[in-house]
Amino acid sequence: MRDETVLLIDIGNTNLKWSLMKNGHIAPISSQSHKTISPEALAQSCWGTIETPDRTYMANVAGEVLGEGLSKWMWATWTQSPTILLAMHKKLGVTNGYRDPAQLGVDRWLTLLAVRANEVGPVCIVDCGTALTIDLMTDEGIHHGGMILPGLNLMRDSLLRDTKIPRVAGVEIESMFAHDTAAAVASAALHASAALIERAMLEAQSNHIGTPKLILTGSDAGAIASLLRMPYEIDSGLVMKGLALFAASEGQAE
Ligand SMILES: Nc1ncnc2c1ncn2[C@@H]1O[C@H](COP(=O)(O)OP(=O)(O)OP(=O)(O)O)[C@@H](O)[C@H]1O
Ligand SMILES: CC(C)(CO)[C@@H](O)C(=O)NCCC(=O)O
Ligand SMILES: [K+]
Repeated sequence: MRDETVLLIDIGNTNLKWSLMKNGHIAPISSQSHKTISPEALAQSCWGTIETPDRTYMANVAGEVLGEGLSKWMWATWTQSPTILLAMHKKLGVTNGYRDPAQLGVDRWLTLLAVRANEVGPVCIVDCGTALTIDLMTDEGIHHGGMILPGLNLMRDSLLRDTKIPRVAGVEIESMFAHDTAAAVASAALHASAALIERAMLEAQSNHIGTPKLILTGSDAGAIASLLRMPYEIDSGLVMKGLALFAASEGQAE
């Protein structure tokens, strides 16, 4: 096998996550907010000191301005352009359930590819990031469709925007029914997320998909999962795993 370095980039709505893959092994994931920094400064801060990668794969749901800014920096610095990934109709045993396959967020698509590589049965994949997405996939690798809900912070932010409720950081909830404002807001966001996941699992059964294996990813996965009244697994970095799989599949084709 060639000793090549592949740069994998997962740009979510809040954070840019990246890792270097060498000989099929992914290094620990680095994460940095892209909210208050120019694309050029962000690229310099993330990759200013790394060796020039052989290939770069970028999955970006945060918009073209950021993606193009990062690509421009790569061209100026490495005379190289990244491969920009989009969701496809079919790949690596997964069939996209969207009428327009490219409309499905590429991060969601990559979680489907990552899970399909390890699971043969039906799965329910929940990505708990800026948004919370729930996607169902049958035992044949057919994406049954999905749902998009605001993530925990967005639920709270929308409430605080249009009410006089004050912002409180680092809230712990003790019970579903809370005894102060901050806990009441936090409890509702957590339980709304958990309840929707449980409902998705019930719906899968009534749609004759079977009992899917429930897999959570994203930085709020632990907080939401702790409220679930059913078995689950947490697999952090599913999007990055999907990126690695995709990059490896292209490497073999060369
Ligand atoms: N630096 C940060 N500033 C504010 N919120 C953050 C930050 N990092 C993570 N979060 C919160 O953590 C959750 C998302 O983290 P995660 O790293 O899974 O995804 P993300 O890149 O923020 O979003 P996406 O879902 O678009 O990938 C959200 O609730 C988000 O608001
Ligand atoms: C839903 C999010 C924001 C989750 O990160 C992202 O996957 C996205 O922007 N998707 C495009 C819309 C869709 O997936 O239907
Ligand atoms: K994500």
